[in-house]
Amino acid sequence: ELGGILPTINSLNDLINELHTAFERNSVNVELIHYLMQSYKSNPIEWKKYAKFDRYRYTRNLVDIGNGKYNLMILCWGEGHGSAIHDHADSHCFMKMLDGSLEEIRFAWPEKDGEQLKEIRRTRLATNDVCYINDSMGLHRMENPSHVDGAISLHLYCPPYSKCTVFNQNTGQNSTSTLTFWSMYGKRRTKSTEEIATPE
Ligand SMILES: O=C(O)CCSS
Ligand SMILES: [Fe+2]
Repeated sequence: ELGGILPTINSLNDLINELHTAFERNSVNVELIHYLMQSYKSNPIEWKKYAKFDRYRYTRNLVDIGNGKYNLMILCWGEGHGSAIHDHADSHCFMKMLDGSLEEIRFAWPEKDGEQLKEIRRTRLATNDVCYINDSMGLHRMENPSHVDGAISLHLYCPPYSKCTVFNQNTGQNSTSTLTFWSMYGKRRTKSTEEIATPE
């Protein structure tokens, strides 16, 4: 429900300011957060300092920790990079494409051990598209389908989390994955001091 005056978002800083305001309340208004993420129109000048690619796997670059209420981060996917099939640790996940496109492959939770995961749907996300998921809707993996272009996505997880469950598509077996940042606030973390997703 989107009652009241809706803010206009003219920059990444506007988005962050409006997110801080939106999260001052205790409950998460999913429609409002979705509206704010949708309203921001990607401008590379505003996010290029977070756009750091690794040759071998997608990078997670922290932008803002929302007074502890959420993690906002920019993910950079090289050609053909993809994530594991994963859940969202009982949190909300909002994702917006900033550049290039990603394929979202959604799966149902396995019903019993040893069962192959069933693919529910595939969605191609184009620049500025927003996608929302939480554990009640299923699992997913993201993949950059291009073999020539990178892709960049903006993710908001609330509440923030540093571990999630990853799944093997064929066996349905799962394990815990610890999520780290390749950079924080535009600065590269040296290997030894790599922080986990939510500073304790
Ligand atoms: O946070 C991650 O690394 C998963 C990206 S797809 S929501
Ligand atoms: Fe995800």
